[in-house]
Amino acid sequence: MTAPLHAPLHIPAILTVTLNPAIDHTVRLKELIPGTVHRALGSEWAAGGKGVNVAGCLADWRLDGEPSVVATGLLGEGNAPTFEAFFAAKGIADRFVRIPGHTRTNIKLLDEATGDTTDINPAGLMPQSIHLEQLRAVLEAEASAGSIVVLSGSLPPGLPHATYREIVRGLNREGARVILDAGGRAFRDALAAPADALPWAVKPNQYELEQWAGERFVDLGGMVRAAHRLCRQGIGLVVVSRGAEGALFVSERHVLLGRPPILQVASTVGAGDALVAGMVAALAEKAEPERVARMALSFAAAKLARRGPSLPDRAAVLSHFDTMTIERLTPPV
Ligand SMILES: Nc1ncnc2c1ncn2[C@@H]1O[C@H](COP(=O)(O)OP(=O)(O)OP(=O)(O)O)[C@@H](O)[C@H]1O
Ligand SMILES: O=P(O)(O)OC[C@@]1(O)O[C@H](CO)[C@@H](O)[C@@H]1O
Repeated sequence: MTAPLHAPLHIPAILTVTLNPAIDHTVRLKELIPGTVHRALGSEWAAGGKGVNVAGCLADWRLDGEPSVVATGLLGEGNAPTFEAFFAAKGIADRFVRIPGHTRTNIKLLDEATGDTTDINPAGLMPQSIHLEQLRAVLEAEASAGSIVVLSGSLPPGLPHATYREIVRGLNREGARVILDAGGRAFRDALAAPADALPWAVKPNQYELEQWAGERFVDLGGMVRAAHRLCRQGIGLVVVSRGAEGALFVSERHVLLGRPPILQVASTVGAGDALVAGMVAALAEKAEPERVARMALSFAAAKLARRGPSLPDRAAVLSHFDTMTIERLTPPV
């Protein structure tokens, strides 16, 4: 099942929203041993935050002539040039609302022995309500019927937990399709919203879905049932990412279990964001569920081989396409 290299002509507008972006400071270590002194092998800074990473991957996937990915959210004006340079280099349309102060710097301790990362993410800048109003105006101007809008990451301090549901309600009114990738209270609150404020799709990782369900999944059945419960509640697509185990794709009618082969890992940071970008790329071309799963897993696999929010060229991403195992499971009754 080989994927074509060229996307169809009519690509819907794609927006990513990052309310709490970050500069990712990756510190490379030979091996992370808590409680000891480490001599860093090297250090890198990159524009980050979940929606910024999704936009970065989608911009790399995009062909000349296709509309730019629009990235918005709230950005500290003090260190905005780091992000501006990134957006300019990738041809991403920058619609971030600037707020006073510096965007947070998140520390990523990369253990080169295992490829695992330990994250230290500070709370971030506290926006004022005027900034959210400005963001709503941006979304109203940029999103329209058929747009795909990705809302990802934590909420900055001081914002009500209901912030995502209010944004989703506005976007639903415009006729956009919203994909939400957030954890904890923000995720729980967004999923407890009335039907007109529910996202169309969600991408929790296994831990985040367990937190929502209030149970540890002892087998796949528990995870499928929890995801299916969300579908019955009105979510169109639930994608549960499971690290090296791959991901589960659940809708009312389909349950697909995707597994990657054993992969070379340079960094796991942003693998979930690449997975979301792959979903978006496939959904933008109205792909059927199995192709959505393969594209999502292929983006994540391509991203794992590198650090920072970028993908290799299309051919390299698609070289993973047929290496993914997709198993069709029976949806619960
Ligand atoms: N070690 C690995 N080997 C193979 N594939 C992996 C590995 N880690 C992650 N992946 C791929 O990346 C996808 C997303 O990873 P993960 O489940 O860690 O997301 P996440 O918790 O949302 O991560 P993040 O928030 O750091 O982006 C997985 O569904 C899988 O396809
Ligand atoms: O603190 P949040 O918003 O939950 O996550 C932020 C973050 O860890 O997510 C991205 C990886 O997915 C990184 O670029 C960034 O530092």
